[in-house]
Amino acid sequence: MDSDSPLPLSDSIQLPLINFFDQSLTPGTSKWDKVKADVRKALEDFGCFEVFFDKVSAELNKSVLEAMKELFDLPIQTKKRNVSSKPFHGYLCLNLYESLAIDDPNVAEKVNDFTQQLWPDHGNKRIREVLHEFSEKLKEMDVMVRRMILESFGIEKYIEQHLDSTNYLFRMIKYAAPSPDEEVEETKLGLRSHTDKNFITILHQYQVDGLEIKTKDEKWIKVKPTEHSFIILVGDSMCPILNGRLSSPYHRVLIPAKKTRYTTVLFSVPKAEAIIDSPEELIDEEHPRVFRPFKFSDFRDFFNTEAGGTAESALHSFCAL
Ligand SMILES: O=C(O)CCC(=O)C(=O)O
Ligand SMILES: [Fe+2]
Repeated sequence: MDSDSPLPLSDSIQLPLINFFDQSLTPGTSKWDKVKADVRKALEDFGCFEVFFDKVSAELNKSVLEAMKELFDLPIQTKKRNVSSKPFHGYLCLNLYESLAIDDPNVAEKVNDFTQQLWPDHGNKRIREVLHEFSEKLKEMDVMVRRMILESFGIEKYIEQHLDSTNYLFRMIKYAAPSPDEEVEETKLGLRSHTDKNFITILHQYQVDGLEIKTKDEKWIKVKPTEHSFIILVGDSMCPILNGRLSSPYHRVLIPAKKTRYTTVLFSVPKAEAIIDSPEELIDEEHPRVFRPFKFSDFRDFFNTEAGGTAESALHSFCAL
């Protein structure tokens, strides 16, 4: 795991901001190709970017925040009923960090299972519908981004197979305010520096900033998305698919004093049995193979070990050639 030792903090660098006005964004159009080129450039430079996506309305964002507050206000014993058969896919709580998770939130019955775990008598229809609608919209964004990535590297013929190899995980996170009653103005580490292990991450923070991204030249930049934008990040599993042409950015969360921070995250995650490999189109003399092929569950098992959890890069320790 990368350290959280002090690095220069740059206020002058900003993440690229890309408009995904969905009505006019259809594959094959010139608009699509322009946005695709911007996405590729942003991902090559930073491994992430900020995006405006007009399909998620301000009202839907507000309903999700209200749903989250209601969920986190439940008694801890209730929240602990949010369990999953997959490792680290249920309720988590560590210091200031607390999170609830839904497997495959794009499937209505799965969201139903989640709300039934918490409210066995009535299943909370309102919250179930809000979370399902939100996840479906984020899934559309994820599919657009991955289609653009594969097209821009000339491997679009694998898109259906690639999308079929994916599950989704939706996580709602609460970072409790550091020193809520004290006078001290101290930020606290909410989430240590890490790279995500999945394909693509779509993150939304509600009003309180805190996300920081490490640039290639080792500077932390504070991300300040608007109320209506999302942050898209490349995860480790995308890197071998592109034979190392993109890298997953290190990121962390610092929570400002006296402020409770809420975020939502949609992860597109390879299915356990998915084989992560570089297609032959991206391997040649100039671009020799960077990673050996692997089964995603083997990588997942590795990063859940002590060695994987403490490695500078679990991906490189696991499969770099
Ligand atoms: O809450 C955030 O802003 C970041 C969350 C994150 O990086 C993660 O869950 O992997
Ligand atoms: Fe992350």
